[in-house]
This record gives sequence, structure tokens and C-alpha cells, in this order.
Amino acid sequence: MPPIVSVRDLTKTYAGGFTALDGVTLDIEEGEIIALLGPNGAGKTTLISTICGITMPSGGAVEVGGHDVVRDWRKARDMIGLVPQELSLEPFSTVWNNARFSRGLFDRPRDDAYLESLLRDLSLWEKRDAKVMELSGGMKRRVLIAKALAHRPRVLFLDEPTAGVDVELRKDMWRVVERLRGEGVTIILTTHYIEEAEAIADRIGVISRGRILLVERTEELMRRLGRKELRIELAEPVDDVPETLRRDGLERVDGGQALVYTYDTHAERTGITALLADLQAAGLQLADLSTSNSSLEEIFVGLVKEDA
Ligand SMILES: Nc1ncnc2c1ncn2[C@@H]1O[C@H](COP(=O)(O)OP(=O)(O)OP(=O)(O)O)[C@@H](O)[C@H]1O
Repeated sequence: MPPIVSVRDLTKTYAGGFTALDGVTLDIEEGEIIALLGPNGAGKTTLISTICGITMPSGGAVEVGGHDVVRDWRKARDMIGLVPQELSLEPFSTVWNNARFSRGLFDRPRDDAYLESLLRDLSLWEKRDAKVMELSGGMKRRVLIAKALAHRPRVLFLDEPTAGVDVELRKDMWRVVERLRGEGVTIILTTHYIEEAEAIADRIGVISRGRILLVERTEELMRRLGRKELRIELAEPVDDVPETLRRDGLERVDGGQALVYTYDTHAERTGITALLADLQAAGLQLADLSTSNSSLEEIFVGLVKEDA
């Protein structure tokens, strides 16, 4: 199957001469959830707006559902729902009408049953007759999502959907995302929350300074770049790491109550056997051992640092 979103060699230089996208190529398969991670100003919003046909590209091409987003923008846009970072609502209109008009904009026939289920999913049903200007910030964000989904888009863009929202909204949001995933909707989200990307995305793309540093399946990224930590709880705390134990990757933590050894899971020798032997030789009593994967956060910070 051809990708539902195809980005080829995309560049964007803003009027002031700043290049926000510098040759981005990316294919997104129908039904997948992809998270775009990157520091502030990396170009995530510019990429999304260009795919959505809101920002004009300076070079390259973007197709959504096989439609060029510049030449054939109407057909491309018809498939897309966008939840922007900034509020863009009709303040004097009610919640219900905001969602209903959005359907109308896309030339969809009235479907009150669908709008009702959408508003219920987003915990907006009770507020359907309230004017948008009377709502709290979190509620307004819910309305933005309802608006974006009102015409049942096949591709949904969420630009930092959970930045500054409370736990309840975050939960509602992920419930909606799960339901959409079940319906085969393709979802592209930008986020600063790495745990979020790790938890819900099938693939993760890392963007820095207008370029895609990598795009990889979430679990492969974890595996390929993942380092592991071995945590050694000591029966008695140590004031200092004994000379014979000192090595790269070993740290004394928690006031000497534990040692943490970071190692590469793919290295020929992880150094664990030698470390454990040396611990025994040094006469240290172990209370417990545990391992954990180092988080995507560290991987991400490492990548962006390398790029800089
Ligand atoms: N209309 C514009 N005119 C000039 N420069 C712009 C414009 N919009 C964005 N930029 C610049 O392009 C760069 C990328 O911005 P963009 O909003 O795409 O980044 P981002 O990755 O979404 O960042 P954030 O995580 O802060 O939202 C930034 O340096 C920004 O200042």
C-alpha cells in the first residue's frame, strides 16, 4: 500500500531567511501512530503545517492520500484533521455549533449522532450549549479536538496535544486516540513528553534543526540505542567506590546505598560478570540486583546533543 502521507525533500525557508525545514523526507503508513520529538524550534510545527497545507513549502513535495497538498489542496485537506497548538475557535458560538460548523466546512452532511458520541468521548456533552468563551482552557482544547474530528478525517495531526493539560484531559485524549487507532486513523503527533511517545507511538521521529535525525519503530529504537542500567543495592552503604571497582559507567548513588552500572546491551562484553566478581572480591554484600532500560529521554538528549 502506498504511504498515506509522503514527504519528499521538503524545505521551508521563512520570509526572514530562516530555514525551518531542511530536506525532510518521511513516509507514513495508513493506520500508524507516529510521534515527532524534538527540542523547541526544531521545526515540528512547521512540518505539520506544511503537510496540512497551511504553510507553503519552499521546496520538495508533500502528498496526503496521493493528493499533492499544494496543487490538490482541497482533496488533501479533506482527509486531514488538525489540532493546532494555539486556540482557533469561534468564541461566541457554542461547543455544539463549533463542531457542527466544522463538519459543514468540509461539506459533510449533518450527523448529530456522530457529533454526540464525539462530544461524549471528550467529556464535552454537558457543555454542548455553553459558549466557547465561557470555557476553561482545558475545555477549549477539548473543543479543538472535537472540531478537528468533526469531519471524520483519515489523518489526524496533534500538535503538542498534552502540553499544559491536566491528567483528566490527557486520559480522555488517549482514549480518543485509542479509539481512532482502532478505526485505522493515521495519527501524527508532536510532543516534548518522551514517555508519551514511547507509550503510544508505533514509530518515533526525532527532529532537530529542521532535519529528521532518525525515524524508527519505537521498540527498535529502544533496542538499538538502548542502554541498560544494573542497580546494585548494597547491604551496607559505602563512603567511596573501592579502587578495584572503579570503571566507566559505574556510579555511587543514594548516599552510597547503591551502585548503578550503565552498560551497552549490544556490546560484546557488558562487563557485568567482571563487575560482580570484583564486588565479591572487594567483600561487598549485595542486598538486591535489578536492571532497567535507560529511557528514551536519554537517547533523545544524546542524539540532539550529537547533532549540535
Ligand atoms: N512565521 C514564521 N516566520 C519566521 N520564522 C518562523 C515562523 N514560524 C516559525 N519560525 C521559526 O522556525 C523555527 C521552527 O519553528 P517550529 O514552530 O516549527 O518549531 P517546533 O519544533 O514546533 O517548536 P516548539 O516545540 O517550540 O513548538 C523556529 O526557529 C521558529 O522561530
